Amino acid sequence: MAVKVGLIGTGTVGAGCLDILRNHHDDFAAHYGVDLEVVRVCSRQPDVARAYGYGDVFTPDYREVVNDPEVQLVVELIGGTDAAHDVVATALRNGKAVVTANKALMATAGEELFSLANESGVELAFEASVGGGIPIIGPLKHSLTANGISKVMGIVNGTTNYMLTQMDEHGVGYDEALRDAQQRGFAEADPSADVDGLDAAAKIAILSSIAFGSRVTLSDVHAEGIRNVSTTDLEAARDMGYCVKLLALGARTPEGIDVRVHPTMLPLSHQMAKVSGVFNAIYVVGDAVGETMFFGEGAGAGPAASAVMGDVIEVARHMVMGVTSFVGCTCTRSLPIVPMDDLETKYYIRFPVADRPGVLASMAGVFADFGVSIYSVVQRGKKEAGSVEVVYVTHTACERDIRAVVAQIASQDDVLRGEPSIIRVED
Ligand SMILES: NC(=O)c1ccc[n+]([C@@H]2O[C@H](COP(=O)([O-])OP(=O)(O)OC[C@H]3O[C@@H](n4cnc5c(N)ncnc54)[C@H](O)[C@@H]3O)[C@@H](O)[C@H]2O)c1
Ligand SMILES: N[C@@H](CCO)C(=O)O
Ligand code: NA
Repeated sequence: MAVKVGLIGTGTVGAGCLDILRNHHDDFAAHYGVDLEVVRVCSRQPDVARAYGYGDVFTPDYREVVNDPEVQLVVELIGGTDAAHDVVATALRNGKAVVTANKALMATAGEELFSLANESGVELAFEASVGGGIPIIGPLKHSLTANGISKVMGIVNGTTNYMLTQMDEHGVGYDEALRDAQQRGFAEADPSADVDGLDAAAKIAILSSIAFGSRVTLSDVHAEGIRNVSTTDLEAARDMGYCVKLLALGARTPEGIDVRVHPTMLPLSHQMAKVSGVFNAIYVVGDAVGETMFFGEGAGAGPAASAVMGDVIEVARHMVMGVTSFVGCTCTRSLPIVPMDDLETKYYIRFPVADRPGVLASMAGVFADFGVSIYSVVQRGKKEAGSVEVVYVTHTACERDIRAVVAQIASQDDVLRGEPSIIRVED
């Protein structure tokens, strides 16, 4: 049976979907009884639609797709939260099922969009929004539902994982690693969503909402990126048996949901430490299943389109069967977000400081004043005349106290020679 699809966006992911359709359309019909018929294509590039043979059904105006009575299923692949919000909300209001890859939209307007889907009795699917081609939304909503999930931990941004891997393995600095990532097409010309941790924050908001059954939005996530991570940090970490990853973490604690994105030191023996380059991985701990890990390519035309088209086939199959059986919103709890200040963990702190007598002693005094116990302190190589890097690792301490220590040291006359780097340690 034919299911009529309107595709909005023919960039990297949209074109990837058209490739998959060209290669596998007949398999979908044979195996799942789903004859996907693309009846409208919209983007700002008519040439792409023409190249795939959809010139006749092309429109540059998405309203002509979401308001077309013939379209049953809208695939939103334009990104962002402005036009994309109008696309998804209008399509749902008009009784059309929606498949999207848009993490920014789902992490900010998920609740509203699920309500619209429920009101219209249609499905809203978004597997590609986290981990690209890696199945993770599906497993959390289906195969792992028998569990109480205590922790979700992801390397969910390929650009920054590639950069950190280059910095770690080849000793290149942040700027060179970024240029390399941009030249290879991983990082955008404006890389801030990746390097400042916002892309990962949207993804962990989505995963935490599903894992813990309580709505987490982008603004709930404390996000720090990798701009301040230096090769000195990576070398120091390695010497201690750790690597540094931009981790997105969500954990269920007695106080609520602890959700954050920041550079994190992980023991080299941890499974996630082996995830390098542009690869992504998501590690999930459930009370029945124990530890599980999902690994693969988080970005790119093929991986992202794989997840989008998997959703399209599933939703279309339900339409053919005449059912609405997708697991919709599961946020039935209303758990508080644990304030970042209350976090208790171990910390690595690197201070670029003046190389003169008394500096170390005065810094040690500040740690003592705030009750922070030091596990180790190492002075690493002379970077430039008159300045050294001093690296502390603490025992478990409270974020609030660590911030106070750093602020107090920064306020001392003529001590700091650059921005301190704080990396939380996950054992
Ligand atoms: N690229 C990836 O690897 C990847 C992976 C996972 C998820 N995603 C998500 O998929 C979505 C699409 O990403 P992409 O990389 O394909 O983007 P892209 O920039 O390559 O393509 C965007 C497409 O949308 C069209 N478009 C933009 N605004 C429009 C408007 N107002 N009206 C009509 N068309 C419009 C553009 O013409 C283009 O065809 C985003 O939400 C992104 O976060 C991307
Ligand atoms: N910019 C993302 C890909 C899209 O989710 C990344 O580097 O992983
Ligand atoms: Na996915």
